[in-house]
Amino acid sequence: MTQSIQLPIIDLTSPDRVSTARAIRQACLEVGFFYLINHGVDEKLFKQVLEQSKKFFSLSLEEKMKLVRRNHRGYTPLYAEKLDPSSTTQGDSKESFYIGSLEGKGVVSNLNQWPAEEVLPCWRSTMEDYHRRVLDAGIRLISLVALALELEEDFFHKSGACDSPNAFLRLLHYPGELQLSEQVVYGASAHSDYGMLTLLATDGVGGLQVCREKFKKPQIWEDVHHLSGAFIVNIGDMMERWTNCLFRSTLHRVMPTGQERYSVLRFHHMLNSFFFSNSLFYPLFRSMHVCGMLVYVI
Ligand SMILES: O=C(O)CCC(=O)C(=O)O
Ligand SMILES: [Fe+2]
Repeated sequence: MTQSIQLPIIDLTSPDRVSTARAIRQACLEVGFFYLINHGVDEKLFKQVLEQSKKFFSLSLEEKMKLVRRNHRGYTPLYAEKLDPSSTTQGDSKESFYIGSLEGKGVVSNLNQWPAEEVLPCWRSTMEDYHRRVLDAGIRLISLVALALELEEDFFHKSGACDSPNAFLRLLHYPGELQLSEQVVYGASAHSDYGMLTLLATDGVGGLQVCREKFKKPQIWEDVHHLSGAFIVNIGDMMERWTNCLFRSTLHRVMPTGQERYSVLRFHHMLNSFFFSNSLFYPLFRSMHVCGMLVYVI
């Protein structure tokens, strides 16, 4: 039987920022995942996002394919993606919709694709509202992450990392039908996220699992439970690199449960020139241990 993991809970409104940063540090060192509560994104708004997401995924395939993914934005049909390219099974059993950054320096927001207002009224405004609010929560969290790295609280802001967040909102729908074949068809096969931070919200249906030791064989997978109203936050590969593996980008996947499932992810990548051109990270690199991974030379 799969064990469950107890993730730490981080309160974004806690007045004791030093202790909160310490708790984030520990979570990022040990698991790379934590729950974020009191993040300021209204539960009602999240419910509306889920409703609108269901409406979109319930459209006919023909209608959805009008918005098929271009410039990394729009609709990806069932089985079109496989997050673990080494898996021998067919593509992942999920369909998705990607929405790129809305504003910020250098953001070309008109690349985003939207369902027509007559087809899905208020869809775009609901998604835009949610996108902005999760960005606010992410930016507040990033100050604490800076403290957790023993950097100045405004380190990422001062470095310009928050000016043009290369952030994506991804809506996911797992249809939940169990395949009759012998092979497991994953909802999302094993992967780590490639960005800086991911904020995930789900409709409460389980299936998410983490593997803390990605290089150990056999891999041990643990269930991540839903915590009502909380985001599940995880560290991505970019942050793992920046910190020379001090913070972990943990392997995770979504298993089929036989139940339909919806989730919404916001990826904070912040991949802009600041990292490559700014030497502020250099001391951080110097002070971290190297663990056999490529280290950028600045
Ligand atoms: O839907 C989920 O719970 C997680 C999906 C995921 O990890 C991803 O799309 O990167
Ligand atoms: Fe992921």
